[in-house]
Amino acid sequence: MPMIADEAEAVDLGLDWTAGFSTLGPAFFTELRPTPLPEPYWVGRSLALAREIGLEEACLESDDGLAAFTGNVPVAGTRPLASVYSGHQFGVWAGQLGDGRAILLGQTASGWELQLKGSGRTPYSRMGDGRAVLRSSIREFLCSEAMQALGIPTTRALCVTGSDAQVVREEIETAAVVTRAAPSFIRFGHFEHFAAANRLDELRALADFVIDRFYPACRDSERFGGNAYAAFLEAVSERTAALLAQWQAVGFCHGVMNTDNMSILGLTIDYGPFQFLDGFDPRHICNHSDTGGRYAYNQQPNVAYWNLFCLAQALLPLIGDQEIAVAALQSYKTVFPEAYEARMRAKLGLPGAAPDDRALIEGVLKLLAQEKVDYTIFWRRLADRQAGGDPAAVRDLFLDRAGIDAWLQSFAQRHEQVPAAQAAQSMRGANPKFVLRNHLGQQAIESAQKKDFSGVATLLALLKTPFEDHAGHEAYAGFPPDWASTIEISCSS
Ligand SMILES: Nc1ncnc2c1ncn2[C@@H]1O[C@H](COP(=O)(O)OP(=O)(O)OP(=O)(O)O)[C@@H](O)[C@H]1O
Ligand SMILES: [Mg+2]
Repeated sequence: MPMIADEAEAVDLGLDWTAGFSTLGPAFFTELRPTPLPEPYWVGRSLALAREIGLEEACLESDDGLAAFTGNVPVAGTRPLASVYSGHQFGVWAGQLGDGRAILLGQTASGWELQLKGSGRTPYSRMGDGRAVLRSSIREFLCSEAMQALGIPTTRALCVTGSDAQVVREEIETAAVVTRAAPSFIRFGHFEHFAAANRLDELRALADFVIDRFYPACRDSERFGGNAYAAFLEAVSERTAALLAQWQAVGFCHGVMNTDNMSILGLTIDYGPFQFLDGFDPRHICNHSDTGGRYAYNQQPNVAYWNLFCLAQALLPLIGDQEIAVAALQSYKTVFPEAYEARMRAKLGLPGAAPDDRALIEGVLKLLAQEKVDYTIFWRRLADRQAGGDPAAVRDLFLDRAGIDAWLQSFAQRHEQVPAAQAAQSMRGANPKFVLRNHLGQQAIESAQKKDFSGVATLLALLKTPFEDHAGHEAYAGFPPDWASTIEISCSS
């Protein structure tokens, strides 16, 4: 186990800490210290998040901050811990898991939990080394902050620090630590853990903790005869449905939607083998370890529902009635399509709903899928066209000119009632120009591996304002190069 550092060397980050997850008691976690890494250096920093957390920007420049966010010195006022959870992985019960390489520093008084991912072994590491590699840490850092800028609920990332310490994966790589932030890192798997062991006191304590802090309205809800746990399950289902609608609309593939990677707050969590679609292929599988395609892009909404069903089973002893538990899941089936359609209408620049909108959406997706047209580029060109840009730019993306012309005509008809300037503006705010494509991340990673971190900073700046034009950075908004399709993203991280 990690050495116990002397409290006297603790670094004060200037944050007020408060007891949060730790109030649940030792059944839920193990207290421990991160394991230091030799000679750390800064790789990436999100000043935007530092400001939100109330952290002095100087902490992201100082040696003390560097040591603290690598896990090399204790942070004054914190009692770090790793939590225990279980989960279903690839549809199969995996038994006990837990934070095998993420250590929770604590919770700030302003409500942010800070966690160091890759900061050493814990009692839940199983065969793992407790480390994360630079490659996957840069991807997680950039995508967390990109998703937030896209308006998609997510865990956040404050910084990445690296070290030349070697980590063995398929190849020898180097270690890094991502400091993540979220109101809570509790997953469906935390509930499954206590339910599977029939530890109902802990299960209830966990549910009460989450309801009181994050879903207080469930206490007063009259839904399900005033059953607060059923109301909670319904609220989680609806947040998850809203999240999935956003993933599908932006073309985000998560890659490992195991129940231990499902946030109880409806946040995107665990950026492993994720990918933003390049060409639109509904059956796209981004995770090379997912040979069966369980987590293919078009499967995600169903998998989320399957995962919610696991959560419902875990909460059943608290809900007390199977029929009520099943009823509490039902709104997923209406909220998801409604939320998805609303997102797609926003991409189409349509302020209100009309009966033919579904056909308009399905029509364009069919055309995009037919020729695997680049998803992000299509939508941005459509927005630019609406703003008076080159009308040929959209057409040129398709070989089936007659097909796209017919669709553009029905699109134009639908827009007859919508003021053009308003539509153009809202479309440019709903269709990002910049997303974290695999090849962009890969280029930043390869530079960072040579100790040039400017690529990480440039990408972060673009991804933080993804709807702006950023003249001079067109290359980051272009088609992926041929080699992009050869990048293999797997669970190895
Ligand atoms: N290198 C590692 N060392 C120790 N445990 C690991 C390692 N990689 C993964 N794990 C553990 O294996 C389980 C599944 O891993 P998964 O890839 O879903 O999560 P993760 O990427 O480590 O973290 P998170 O879900 O917190 O983002 C988790 O319990 C995780 O902590
Ligand atoms: Mg995980």
